[in-house]
Amino acid sequence: MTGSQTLLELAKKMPKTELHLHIEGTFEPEQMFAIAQRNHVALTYATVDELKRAYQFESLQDFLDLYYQGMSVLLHEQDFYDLTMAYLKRVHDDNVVHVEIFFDPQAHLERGVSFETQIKGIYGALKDAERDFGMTFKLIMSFLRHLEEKDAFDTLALAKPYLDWIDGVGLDSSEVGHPPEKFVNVFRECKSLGLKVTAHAGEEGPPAYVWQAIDEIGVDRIDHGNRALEDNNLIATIKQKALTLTVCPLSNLKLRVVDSLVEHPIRCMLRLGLNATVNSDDPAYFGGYMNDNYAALVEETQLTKEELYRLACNGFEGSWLDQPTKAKHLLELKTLFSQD
Ligand SMILES: Nc1ncnc2[nH]cnc12
Ligand SMILES: [Zn+2]
Repeated sequence: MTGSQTLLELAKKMPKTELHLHIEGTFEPEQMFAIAQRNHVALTYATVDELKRAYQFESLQDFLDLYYQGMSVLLHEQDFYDLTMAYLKRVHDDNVVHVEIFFDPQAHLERGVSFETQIKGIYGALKDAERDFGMTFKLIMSFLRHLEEKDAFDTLALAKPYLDWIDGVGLDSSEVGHPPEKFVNVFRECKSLGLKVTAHAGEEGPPAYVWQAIDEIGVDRIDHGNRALEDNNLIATIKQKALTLTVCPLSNLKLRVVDSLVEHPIRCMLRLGLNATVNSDDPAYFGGYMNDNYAALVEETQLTKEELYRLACNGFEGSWLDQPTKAKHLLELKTLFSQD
């Protein structure tokens, strides 16, 4: 067995987290066609292959156009349950033991699908996976940043009966032109309700957006954060605050945030002492789930065993799990890595 195969095996079998995952981005074409058929909804593409061929993106917006189109077949609680359960089964096989998943309520509300329908389906699957696989979870409601802050407030009002099921709020969709400062008031209210806060920042947007996420929104972590590396003061601040970055290697490649994985900044982030983690973002669209992301890093970036260990630890440390559960998983990782 070569060194790289050993590392690959270790990456596959180690217990891991997923902290940056859009449940609507796990919609595999085969499942999309099956649900479209049972709901009598027509898709723009005639076949699974035709749809898959369209998965060539020049930018985030290019992807988002297809992402919103794809999810339009989700109508009933069972659809949201099936989508979520398929993802949870898939990553259980990758030894993911804890997930923190986003859903985009506004993208379904605008199609007439109630908040209740969405969250009951998603939460039901999460609870079943907890019972059947022992998987732990957090649920994050994400606001669409291309809409107005008032829409986010309206969505928060709909979420209020379900706050026991929701652990945090996020900010996603088209980044450039929609800075975090646009949502300062709604995030302030979310915090006052005891919700955790995260935001996509620095995926395509400039370092100024990452500053705003930290200084004006007061995020608990940062989703992506790639472009933070352009600003040394920002790097120092992220480090000093020990903020976790939920980095998504295959997503960055597919959306042309990087030209190749060889030049992906994740190892640089670790060298700088930043708490980078590995995540899949929208795996059905970007060519890989958790183990595929780790495998791509092992194969293409000369990742070391120490770096692999650090990434896995960062996932648990940056999660919103309680301290004793974090400590339990960190000990498992320590034992596994010291044996191998
Ligand atoms: N990578 C991403 N960036 C911003 N919004 C998203 N929504 C789903 N995936 C996203
Ligand atoms: Zn994302």
